Amino acid sequence: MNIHKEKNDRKLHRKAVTLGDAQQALLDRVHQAGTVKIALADAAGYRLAEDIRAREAIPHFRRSGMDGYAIRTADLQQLPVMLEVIEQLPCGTVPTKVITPGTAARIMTGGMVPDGADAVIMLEMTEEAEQAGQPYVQLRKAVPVGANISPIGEEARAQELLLEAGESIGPGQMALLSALGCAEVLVYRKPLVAIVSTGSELLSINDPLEGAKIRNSNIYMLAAQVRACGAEPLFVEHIPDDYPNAESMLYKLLKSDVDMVIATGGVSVGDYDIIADFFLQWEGETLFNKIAMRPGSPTSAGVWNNKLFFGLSGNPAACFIGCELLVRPVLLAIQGERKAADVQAHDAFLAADYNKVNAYPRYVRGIRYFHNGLVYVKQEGMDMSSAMVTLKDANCLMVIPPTKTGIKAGTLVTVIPLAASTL
Ligand SMILES: Nc1nc2c(c(=O)[nH]1)N[C@H]1C(S)=C(S)[C@@H](COP(=O)(O)OP(=O)(O)OC[C@H]3O[C@@H](n4cnc5c(N)ncnc54)[C@H](O)[C@@H]3O)O[C@H]1N2
Ligand code: MOO
Ligand SMILES: [Mg+2]
Repeated sequence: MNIHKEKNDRKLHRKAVTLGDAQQALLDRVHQAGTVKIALADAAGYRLAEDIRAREAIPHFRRSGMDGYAIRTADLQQLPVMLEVIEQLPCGTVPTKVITPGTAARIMTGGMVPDGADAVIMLEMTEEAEQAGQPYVQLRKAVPVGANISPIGEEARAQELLLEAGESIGPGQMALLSALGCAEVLVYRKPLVAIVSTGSELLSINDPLEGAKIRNSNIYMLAAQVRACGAEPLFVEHIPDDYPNAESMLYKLLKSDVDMVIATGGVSVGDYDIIADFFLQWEGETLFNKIAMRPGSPTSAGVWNNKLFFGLSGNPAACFIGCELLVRPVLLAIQGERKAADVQAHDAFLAADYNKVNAYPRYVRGIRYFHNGLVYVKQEGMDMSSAMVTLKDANCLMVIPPTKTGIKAGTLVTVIPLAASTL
């Protein structure tokens, strides 16, 4: 048989795997990124590589929640009452006196409540007074035991597990880590992801349009997606559709010091689809070269020397969706995320009939929104795999199962929020 024909037949006859199987095949091959100790000030956006326990209780002293007076509630049985003010307690001051019957201490929000006191009464409920040159406070209302006092350990007990490895460090984690005195934290290194475009029709973004050429947009889109997953994109030299040259460029990339290589374009059955050709004859292990999904069915991936190599479609929307559904779970897992790939998926009501007939599950760019306390999802304009203009407004992918009749408005469908979505 003619070698060219044999290669073409193999390119045409691909066995489709389910999206779930494709994701699992990738996750089975994930190696977590190395870890590095960094200053807490630089840690936002990284993922923790260590569990964090409270070194001390939070708060570690009985803390006043109000500006006012630390008192004994037993003194408030007969009202009004005058109490002698025996100490002033600004924040950061350790009391030197115990509150005994008939006495109180002036205290500020965040101050340490003195022993003997069992409540703080807010300033607005008190009147300053003086007797024989001594400061007094007059109280007219009772407060319950414990009022305006945060007990020791109210937020966290000493040794309590507060953050787990794999957790992303956001503003709340930053507050907690600094309160715990973690000046340095052990985090997963941000995976470095080489992003390479293929195709002789592509111009750089600085070039004027000419003839049948278009500007290279996928690599910039992918870089933003990769960043939204906490990884570091690396732009590398574009690969034109010239096989021998492309092959050596791809091996050079795979051998380079990156954690993963993502190529876009050239994965289908066209004469110049060089990434599909590469998967047919490379020294790596191909995990899949077709997925039962639309768009992005020719999405391919494999492993070369423990390094994952993705061949995402060239069609912009198929490339985008391939990255969301296949690259993203891997990038999260590399950074220690322990939860399942689709942990964020949830149900939403389809806002309008979906009439397209589908043989494969379809991942439709959508907008999810709240209305009367319910979550709805609607299609975001043009949905062709070649159309990129509607990607900017999508905040999720809505999953349309295979259907011969379409799906009616009001049906619950699964939606997958996009990595960069803020809703
Ligand atoms: N006979 C068949 N034709 C096609 C099939 C098929 O099964 N049989 N599959 C279709 C599907 S589905 C898809 S998706 C595309 C996949 O195309 P490729 O991954 O091979 O990508 P290219 O051929 O290189 O390009 C397709 C399209 O995308 C544009 N492109 C490519 N790279 C970029 C980039 N970096 N930035 C912007 N646009 C890019 C390219 O110019 C083409 O217009 O194949 C279908 N065909
Ligand atoms: O599956 Mo392709 O990615 O529809 O256009
Ligand atoms: Mg092609």
